[in-house]
Amino acid sequence: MGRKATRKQGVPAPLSGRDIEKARKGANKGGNGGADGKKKASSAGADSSKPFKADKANKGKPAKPVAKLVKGKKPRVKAVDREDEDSDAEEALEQGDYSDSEDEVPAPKKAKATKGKKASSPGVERGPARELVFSDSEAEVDDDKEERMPAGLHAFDLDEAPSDAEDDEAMGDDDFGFPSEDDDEMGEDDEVDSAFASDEEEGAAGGEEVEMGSDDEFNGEIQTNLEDDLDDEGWTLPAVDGIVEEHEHGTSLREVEARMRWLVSVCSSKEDKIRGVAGKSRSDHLVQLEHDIATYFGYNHFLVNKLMKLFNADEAIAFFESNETPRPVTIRANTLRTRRRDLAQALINRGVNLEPIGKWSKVGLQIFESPVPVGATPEYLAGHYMLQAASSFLPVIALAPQPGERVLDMASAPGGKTTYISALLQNTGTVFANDSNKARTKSLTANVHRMGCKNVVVCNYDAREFPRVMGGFDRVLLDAPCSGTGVISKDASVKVNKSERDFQMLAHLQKQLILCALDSVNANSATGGYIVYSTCSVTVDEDESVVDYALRKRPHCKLVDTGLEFGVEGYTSFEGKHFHPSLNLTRRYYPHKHNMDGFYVAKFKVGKRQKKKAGADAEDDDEVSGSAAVNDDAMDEDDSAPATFDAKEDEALISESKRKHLLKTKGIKIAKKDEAKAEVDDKPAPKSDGQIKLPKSKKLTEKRRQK
Ligand SMILES: C[S@@+](CC[C@H](N)C(=O)[O-])C[C@H]1O[C@@H](n2cnc3c(N)ncnc32)[C@H](O)[C@@H]1O
Repeated sequence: MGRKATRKQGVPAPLSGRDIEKARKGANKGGNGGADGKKKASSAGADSSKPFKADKANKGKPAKPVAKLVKGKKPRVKAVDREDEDSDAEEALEQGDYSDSEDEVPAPKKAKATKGKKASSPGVERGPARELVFSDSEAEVDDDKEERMPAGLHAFDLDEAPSDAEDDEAMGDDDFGFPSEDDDEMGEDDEVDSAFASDEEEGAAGGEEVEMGSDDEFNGEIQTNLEDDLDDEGWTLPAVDGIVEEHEHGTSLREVEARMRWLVSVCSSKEDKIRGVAGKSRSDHLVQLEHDIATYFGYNHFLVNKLMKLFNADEAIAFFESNETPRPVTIRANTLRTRRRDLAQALINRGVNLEPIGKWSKVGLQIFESPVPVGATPEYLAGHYMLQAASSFLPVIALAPQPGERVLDMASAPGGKTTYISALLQNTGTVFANDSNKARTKSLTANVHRMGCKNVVVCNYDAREFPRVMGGFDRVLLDAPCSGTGVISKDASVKVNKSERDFQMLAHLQKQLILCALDSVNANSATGGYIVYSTCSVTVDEDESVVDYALRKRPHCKLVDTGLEFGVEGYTSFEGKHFHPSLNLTRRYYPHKHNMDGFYVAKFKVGKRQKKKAGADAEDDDEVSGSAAVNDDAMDEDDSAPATFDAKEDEALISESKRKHLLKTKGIKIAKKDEAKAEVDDKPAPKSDGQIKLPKSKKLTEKRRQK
């Protein structure tokens, strides 16, 4: 216990030209990687199926930032000293601070300011986890060879039944195809190698671009030539002057970078009259800055423009830089199988260098170095932990499921959050883990099994079918499909493959889904009545706008405190749009501030719905055609009545499912239980403790309606 971390990243540093090319290749290689919902492991990240390669030369020192490039000058770089920050956690580990209770979420400390000149990452709030080089992954299962999964819902104590083609069609695999933050697959060896390349290799390959100061420079105060870089002479604004293709006409990335940094200093100046190119306004300089960021970091201009609106100039550059650095590798101890202390000890015995993730989580561990593949240790295979991004803990902590509750995880594959919910429920109650992408439910199912979750039912519906499929949940998690602008360090393809249309379509889908989520909650739940909405995107369109829309459409629902004590407050107004003031209860997370993936979390309490006045709302709901109407319709049924569960109907479904499974896997034909089916169709089954509505069985629904 108490081993010192040897590979800690410094604050994200600018890329070398070589890295930029690499990132570009990654982005291009990614192509529409996000589009099928099966994106590859990060170009920047590492592969948890491989051992860490520790950087021996750097042992005990803060990681070296990549040198900053200035015309014809040897780069001298300043590093933020994070040693002090680390000491707390190291001490905690040494003292065996592995308590398992989950309730404390203290505010993070601010990063210690470095003496001397300004660091490139402004206002770095202390993230819950310290940095290291590795990528996280939850889906350890190969999704390529699709095993048929039953459409709709099936419980794990059953043999899994294959679905027939008809089911597939009916349910649809409507995966909007945007990357998820937990969606990584293993592999990508070359990228792993590059992520762990030793300093010597970097230096050799990078030439003068990565020319570093001597090691001594990193032991003490490191000087920067920032001021030298930022003199105003000789700069032009080619993008503003209409020379947009300058890069192709001989301007090197190095020059672009130098100008970009100069522009940051010009644009972030608080003075009324900015310095800079004579006769040009601040917005001219901003235009050039956007161009240079797009060129230097390899983004499309549309996305840079969108993201720049979130930040001032120097914070923007910190954000874009942090997207070039992988986030820390973190794991979550599975309290259904072990305790964090025991897990930590077992991994330490295997030579893994780790620490508690931070005081805000009692189940998270951060891994700094490992001689064994973290995604293939006996402990991993035995389900003692989940490889899970730190940000991915947050929505579940906010959801705060209570033992015995019925919880819906609307978009759940590959199951990082589902299995956490299951653990917090202590294997009591039920988690309905839904995902519209059948292929992805395979890795979800595998994770559920591996983690020993016995209270999970996997479903394969378009989540917009809820609450028709089933309603009356105590809590609902909507970890929505999104553009992935918070996880660019894992999926560089986002830099170039998102258009305005994508953002519009996503926001539309998210608005539909959030209304379905709200409508699926039992407002009378004795213990709950909450939904959590989260995305791994930082755009306001996908976050505050969606939440604000939901508040307008469902006035009986209100935002409540997430219970997460760190994170930036959500916007209450943005770009001239005003949101409900309670949007400040929502939380934003940024890679450059919290050293975790960009993320957004909002928590709603669902109140009792007022009976709708005839004609009211209908017009508004057209904005998200389809779903809202569907839900209003569903809500016309008495939503205040607790949902019920039709056991008889289940029985028929279960035996049909078993019959199909035997036929497919063992070739054993069993006659259909027509009688059982007929019974379900003809006789209203007695209510028990839940309710299932099957979209296909209109007859059945009719009967229930009449009843
Ligand atoms: C952000 S990921 C979910 C990650 C998951 N919550 C976890 O923690 O592992 C979004 C998921 O939404 C699914 N999805 C996309 N559109 C959907 C829809 N209409 N209904 C249900 N799921 C959908 C995708 O297949 C994807 O698995």
